[in-house]
Amino acid sequence: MLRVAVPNKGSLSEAASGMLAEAGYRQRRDSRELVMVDPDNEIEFFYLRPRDIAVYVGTGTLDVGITGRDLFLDAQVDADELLTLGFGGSTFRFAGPVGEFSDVKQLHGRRLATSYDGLLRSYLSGRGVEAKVVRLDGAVESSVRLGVADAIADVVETGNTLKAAGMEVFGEPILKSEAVLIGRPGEAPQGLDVLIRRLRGVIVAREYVMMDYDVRKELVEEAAALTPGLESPTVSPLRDSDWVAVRSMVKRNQTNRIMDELYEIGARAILVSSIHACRI
Ligand SMILES: Nc1ncnc2c1ncn2[C@@H]1O[C@H](COP(=O)(O)OP(=O)(O)OP(=O)(O)O)[C@@H](O)[C@H]1O
Ligand SMILES: O=P(O)(O)OC[C@H]1O[C@H](OP(=O)(O)OP(=O)(O)O)[C@H](O)[C@@H]1O
Ligand SMILES: [Mg+2]
Repeated sequence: MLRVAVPNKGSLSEAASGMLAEAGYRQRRDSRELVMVDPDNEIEFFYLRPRDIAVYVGTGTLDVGITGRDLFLDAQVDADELLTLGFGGSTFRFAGPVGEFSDVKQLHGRRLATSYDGLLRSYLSGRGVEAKVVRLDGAVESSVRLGVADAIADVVETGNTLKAAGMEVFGEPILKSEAVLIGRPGEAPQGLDVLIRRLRGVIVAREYVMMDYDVRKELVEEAAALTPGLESPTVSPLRDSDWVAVRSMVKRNQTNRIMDELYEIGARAILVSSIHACRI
């Protein structure tokens, strides 16, 4: 059985389980369940804290796991990113009281609070900045006001938490993070190829739509250039031999622009439908 670690709580938990369910795997119904066996798919899911998942995978206790890139890099374990999953996006950044800092170099000799001390230390040492790192478990934004730090390095999504604490980001982003599938380097465990293919199928089904339209035969090259698809669009004959039907996958966020452009060149009966599932 393939042994997979899944976040049990926090920002990544629901989306991770949702993605696995969409990929056809059995997922727990009760958030207190710790293990879930899916015998039909020969896979076993272990619900763990996302911060700990890197440790279980890094030591080889579990085969693969879903966690945040920031948490994975912070743990500094021997594992690789196998797949980016397209949810749980955030940026890891420096922040300080409004107007006080503008550059990372100003952090020299200062106190920095964070929940990601591994990530922060390696970033600072890579830039030759010597600062005192104060490791906190959460609510890091309060540390400056309460006097244990001069600035922070933390996860920023909307920026609302920082604003409420009277702080602003400064310097370049330290890291762009999202949910990732991690695994051990070396030979892939049995069943991992199927898991990755299924997850890719979910990602593509979410990211793309299917577009159908009719176009005059002489315009098919021009139209196909707008909808090249993943490999090549399907072109089928119509009863009226002057026209053809074209079918192609299109990025969901470009749907309306492409429909407008197709219409402009003379395509008609442009239909868009969702992709329920796929294998690419
Ligand atoms: N708004 C957000 N707040 C916190 N983490 C986020 C956010 N958006 C995405 N993430 C990602 O979620 C992961 C943090 O997981 P974690 O379990 O710590 O979630 P959490 O929401 O902070 O839960 P908790 O604070 O209860 O432990 C990181 O990879 C982080 O980048
Ligand atoms: O930019 P925003 O959208 O405001 O989100 C970022 C905030 O969310 C997270 O906190 P979380 O709710 O996980 O609490 P914690 O600090 O106790 O982990 C993170 O640590 C930031 O504080
Ligand atoms: Mg948190």
